[in-house]
Amino acid sequence: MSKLVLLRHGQSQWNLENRFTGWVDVDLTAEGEAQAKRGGELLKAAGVHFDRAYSSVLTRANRTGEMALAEAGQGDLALTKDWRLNERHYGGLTGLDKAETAAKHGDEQVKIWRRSYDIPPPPLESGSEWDFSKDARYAGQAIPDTESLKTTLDRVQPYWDAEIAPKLKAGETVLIAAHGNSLRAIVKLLFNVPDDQIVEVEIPTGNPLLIDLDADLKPTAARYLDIARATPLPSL
Ligand SMILES: O=C(O)[C@@H](CO)OP(=O)(O)O
Repeated sequence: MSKLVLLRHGQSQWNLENRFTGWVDVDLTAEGEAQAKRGGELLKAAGVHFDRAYSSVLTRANRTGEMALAEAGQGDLALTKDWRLNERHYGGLTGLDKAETAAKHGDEQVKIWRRSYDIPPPPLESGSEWDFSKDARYAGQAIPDTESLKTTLDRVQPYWDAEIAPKLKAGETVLIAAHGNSLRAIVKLLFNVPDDQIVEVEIPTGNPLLIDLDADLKPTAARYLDIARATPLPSL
């Protein structure tokens, strides 16, 4: 038996501005910071003690993890960071206003780009202001120029299998402070959610999802710690 907490970062500046974010390193809003702290308070109240904590290489997830751990009295636990826990890369939509994009391309097309399982947005053009290939965080890595949820899962899963799953199998309690779509990919993997049903999983910002796992890492129980902000979970 082991415990896993999935924590989506608190509200970011571009969540607030309704812009496609992906890999752009925007910070938390004041509301996002408050959500991260509240997440930590709830973890403390639930008596969760972490052995290990993971995050992406993006500030909004790192700060959420750090603030939640500090609030939970575990500020001494350092985050292990890896780009494979990053948000899904939003390709050519990166930086655009979601409502303006829907007005231009239609709601249906934008829904396909946002929530279809395996249809990625158009790729990011090379030389775009959002080109991440020169970013030192991705040096030496073959990084994508767009991602669907499926290809996001394709890069999350090797990291999960090699790094995170062995710790859980050893009985450790693990925090993953990450993003809407990298965490959705992990939920799909753990709960074996069919491709056409994962669209229904919408993880709230800053609300810790506590999952009990058996020896095969099959979920035996799952609940959001902030019940008032909970969203539907896949069946066990
Ligand atoms: O903009 C993004 O990167 C993501 C997460 O905030 O948005 P979406 O809800 O479309 O997955």
